Amino acid sequence: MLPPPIRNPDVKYTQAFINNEYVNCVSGKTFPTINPTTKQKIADVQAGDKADVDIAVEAAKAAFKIGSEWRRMDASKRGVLLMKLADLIERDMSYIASLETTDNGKPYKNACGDVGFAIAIIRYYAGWADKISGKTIPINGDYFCYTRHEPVGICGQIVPWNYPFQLMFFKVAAALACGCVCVVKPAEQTPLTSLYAGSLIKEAGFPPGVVNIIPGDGPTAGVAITHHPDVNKVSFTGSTEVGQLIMQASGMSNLKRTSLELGGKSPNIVFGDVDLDAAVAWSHAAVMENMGQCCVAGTRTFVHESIYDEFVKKSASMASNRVVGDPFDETTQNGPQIDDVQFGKILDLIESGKKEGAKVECGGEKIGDKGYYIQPTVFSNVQDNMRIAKEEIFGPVQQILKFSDEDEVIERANNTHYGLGAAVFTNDINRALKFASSLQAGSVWVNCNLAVSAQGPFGGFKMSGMGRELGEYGLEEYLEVKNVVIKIPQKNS
Ligand SMILES: NC(=O)c1ccc[n+]([C@@H]2O[C@H](COP(=O)([O-])OP(=O)(O)OC[C@H]3O[C@@H](n4cnc5c(N)ncnc54)[C@H](O)[C@@H]3O)[C@@H](O)[C@H]2O)c1
Repeated sequence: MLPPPIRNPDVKYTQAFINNEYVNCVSGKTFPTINPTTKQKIADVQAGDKADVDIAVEAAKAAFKIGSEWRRMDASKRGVLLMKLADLIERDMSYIASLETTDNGKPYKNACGDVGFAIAIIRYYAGWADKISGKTIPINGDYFCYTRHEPVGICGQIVPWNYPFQLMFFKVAAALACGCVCVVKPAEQTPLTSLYAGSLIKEAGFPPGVVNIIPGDGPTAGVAITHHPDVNKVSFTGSTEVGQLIMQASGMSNLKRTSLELGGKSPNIVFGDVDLDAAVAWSHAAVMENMGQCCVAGTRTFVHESIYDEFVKKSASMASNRVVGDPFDETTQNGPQIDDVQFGKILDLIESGKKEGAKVECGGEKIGDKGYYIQPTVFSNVQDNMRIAKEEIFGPVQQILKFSDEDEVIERANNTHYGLGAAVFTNDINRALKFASSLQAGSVWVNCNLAVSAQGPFGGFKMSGMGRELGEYGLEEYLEVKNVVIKIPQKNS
């Protein structure tokens, strides 16, 4: 049972969060955050820039100083603080989810799911805090050699707008478990739940400066983080284009470590030997969830020719029956898209699909003028060279392509510079294993989709990024490995 939503939740925090206090930004400038359901302003938020990032980095540096409260804290206590934070988030779930729905437009029940996932991730990493250890290594000679896994230091964490609260904790929970300190920049479209999280971080008992949150734009606050000479690590989720800028910034500044979780154009391959209704439903969810604003969305649906026509018919029927409307309504499955930029981009790609000869089976238009609503859309007769088959749409738009042969579809599925997710639906175990090893993607799902968990790694091949978040692999992003060698005195030497 979900906690009841709060329509029009109060906005409690709009200032930057530095040293456990909410403060105005140096310039005093603000930017509006917009409710995408109504296109109305929700609040004016402080607009962070370089000066604010500098202050936040100084706060983080002080918190990370050798001998500070945070550096001297037992690792198990870090775990206790993370557990406390998870409990506080759970206590406030309905408020946080309601604020997310207002700022982002996602259905309230999905926002609760996101908050629940953040809680699971924080609890998972809380358990790791005192289990991060190095090795002893039998090196040649009279030496004792061991490794220490040390926190990488000051972590800039740049978060997108599609899963604002949840993605903040993909990054922050792992960093804190490792003993790092954070400067978080939420997306300019959705700063409100991240800012609220600051108050809970303080209430949980994290020392000042351990987590700092600077709202603001990418080219101002974001760039200041990625170019900062004292930031040791940047972890970013967002577009591939900005991912490339972040790598450049690292090279031009201090070679800060980077982990990037970028775009995708994930293949979703359906063979004729499956439960058709189940495969249609999974494939539909893979592209329509979160209004299609999902980096691993399975947008290239490859369907075997033996079931193609029926699959298209059932998919179109499912998409036309998808309930689009007020995200606070219990029955709503899709709310609005995030903003006018994304709205325009999606409609432009839909038009390109029509012009290039794909067939609109359902949808294909915007809905009304009140919010950024787009009809769930299904295209059939999609060819690999069409823009809708190549570009990330980030909207509720499914492309259904036909295939006839296993090797052909593997080649077509891999023929993209992305490599985030891939799914295959088949009841043939040998085929499933062949696809699991042949598909070039950071996650391969068999007979399911979007199965992301706190315990398993998440990330991309090729231009979908580098590094992994979540699971034990996610810890590696926040640790340096130090090799220590001690000469062992010998009796006769
Ligand atoms: N991988 C994902 O989960 C994800 C999330 C959001 C958007 N996207 C993709 O990106 C496209 C564009 O969306 P967008 O413009 O909001 O994404 P974006 O990459 O511009 O924004 C993501 C985050 O990066 C920040 N940012 C932007 N420019 C920056 C810079 N130069 N330096 C540092 N930080 C910077 C933004 O402020 C935001 O916090 C979408 O259509 C979608 O294809 C992917």
